[in-house]
Amino acid sequence: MSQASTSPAGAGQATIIDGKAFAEKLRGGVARQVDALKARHGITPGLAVVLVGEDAASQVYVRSKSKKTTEVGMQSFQHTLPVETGEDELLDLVRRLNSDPQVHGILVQLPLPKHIDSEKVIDTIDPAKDVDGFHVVNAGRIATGALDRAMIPCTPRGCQMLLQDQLGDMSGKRAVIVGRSNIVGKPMAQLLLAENCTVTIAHSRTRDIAAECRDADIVVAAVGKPEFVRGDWIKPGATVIDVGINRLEPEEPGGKGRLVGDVAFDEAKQVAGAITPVPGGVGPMTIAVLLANTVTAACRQAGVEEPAR
Ligand SMILES: Nc1nc(=O)c2c([nH]1)NC[C@@H]1CN(c3ccc(C(=O)N[C@@H](CCC(=O)O)C(=O)O)cc3)C=[N+]21
Repeated sequence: MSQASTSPAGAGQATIIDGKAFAEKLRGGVARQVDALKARHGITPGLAVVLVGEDAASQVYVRSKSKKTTEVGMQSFQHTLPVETGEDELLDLVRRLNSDPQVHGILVQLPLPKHIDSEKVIDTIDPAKDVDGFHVVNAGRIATGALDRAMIPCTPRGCQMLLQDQLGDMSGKRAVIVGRSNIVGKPMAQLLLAENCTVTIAHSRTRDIAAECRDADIVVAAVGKPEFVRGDWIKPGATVIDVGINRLEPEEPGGKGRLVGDVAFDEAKQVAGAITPVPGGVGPMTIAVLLANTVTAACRQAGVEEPAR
């Protein structure tokens, strides 16, 4: 059974999946892999993070990524560009990072300012250094089942790991993903398909999202709407993964600047078998997988055996 979760507190109380603890373990493993790469091959994996603009939340998030990168013994290169940076200038930076041998992974923080075409930027990143797994080459590899040669998007991969830990074999389970984004919903569907789930992607035009969810053994909520998935949408005993990170405004009812997911947690935990909290669920997993992807990228670029994932 899962170590990274607390036991049910009583009848009608779901297991709370401890993503923070799971991510810490994962980062511990990454740190050992980094040590081994340094000792055996003289390679220090390096991650470059590019931030355009001075959005406060993005800066906090980028700083925490950089701190965790150095904590596991990797090099962190941070590039903060002014909000008025032109597309050409950003593309030039990406090309320089592509050819920098010290940089094994590149992450360009999204969303980008409106005057920059983010698709063009992502597709300029060398697919081998695309640790977000957003490049069309990586999306294509995931879609064709060539998962062992792809970079897998961090958030879906983190969700898959929590589900594997919680459920073991997922063959034949019904999974409903709420949300169809390129960065979470679509790759999540591919990963659950690879787990032999029966996968449904629900979205804004789905006729009856609640009914779709009620049939599901696994619900992954990734719509970016606070508390969108209600408790009575959940089948008793189902596993609920909440990808949403929504900061409520202090003036909203019950707001107080509180962080909430895409699931009405207090309702859903009465019904679900297991559920991820926000914060402390999927978010920390995203960062841990990002670091793991950077080690994988460094190994592939150096032509040395990569750690099993
Ligand atoms: N190219 C790109 N790749 C990304 O992966 C990416 C991005 N752009 N843009 C922004 C989003 C957001 N994101 C988060 C990851 C972890 C937490 C996280 O660890 N959250 C903590 C708490 C955070 C808090 O307290 O504010 C938690 O959920 O427990 C949050 C947000 C990655 N993103």
